[in-house]
Amino acid sequence: MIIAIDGPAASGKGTLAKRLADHFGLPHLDTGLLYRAVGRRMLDEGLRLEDSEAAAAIAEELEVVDLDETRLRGGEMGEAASVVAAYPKVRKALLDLQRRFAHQRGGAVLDGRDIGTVIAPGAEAKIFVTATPETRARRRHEELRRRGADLPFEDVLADIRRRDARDAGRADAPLKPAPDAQVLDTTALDIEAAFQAAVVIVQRRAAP
Ligand SMILES: Nc1ncnc2c1ncn2[C@@H]1O[C@H](COP(=O)(O)OP(=O)(O)OP(=O)(O)O)[C@@H](O)[C@H]1O
Ligand SMILES: Nc1ccn([C@@H]2O[C@H](COP(=O)(O)O)[C@@H](O)[C@H]2O)c(=O)n1
Repeated sequence: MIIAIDGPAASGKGTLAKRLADHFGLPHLDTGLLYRAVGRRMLDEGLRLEDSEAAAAIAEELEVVDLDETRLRGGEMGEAASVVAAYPKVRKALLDLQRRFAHQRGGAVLDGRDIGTVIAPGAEAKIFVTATPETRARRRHEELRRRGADLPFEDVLADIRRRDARDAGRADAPLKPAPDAQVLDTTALDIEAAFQAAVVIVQRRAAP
């Protein structure tokens, strides 16, 4: 079974995807880490993020084992990721890797922006997770504060709005719900309630 989880920045995709993967005994891929890894290498190597050819060359070499999550989290990497993610050659270079992951062990949970629309259009279950920008910013702000990064709330909100606009506005694989995705708005749901709602969606979709 393939479960596709999409949604805007800090909507809780990763949290839900991990819990669903544990629950259903499936491997999980946070596809945002792939774009973050490309952005990270561009910055590490002193390359300009506008250099789409260099970004594509880095994407072509990337493997799932290269994804060291601790070095890829954080606002700067999210911003760099969303710049390189708009380049069609970067997306093309990462397509097969994601599809292989989805199918290699008979199924998986993938979370990102284009899983239900492009990477796994035939996924058995598709959930588009969302919440208001203010709610997402409040959760991310609290997460950053716990990790010792005390940014102003307004900066976190601005980052989320900027990334959402870029992700939804690009021509190639824009952020949007697949026509057959179930939208899950978690604005008024805590993590447990969102997880329970997601399990019900998957069970209904996978065994109608
Ligand atoms: N339903 C919820 N209620 C309260 N907090 C939540 C909920 N879902 C997720 N969170 C918290 O919100 C923050 C963002 O969640 P998460 O990292 O899963 O989002 P994401 O969509 O994967 O983010 P990104 O787009 O940056 O990859 C985390 O601190 C998480 O614990
Ligand atoms: N399937 C995906 C996943 C991510 N992106 C881009 O990467 C950025 C970072 O993603 P996070 O989920 O880690 O926040 C994101 O803003 C997108 O630009 C993507 O395009 N497609």
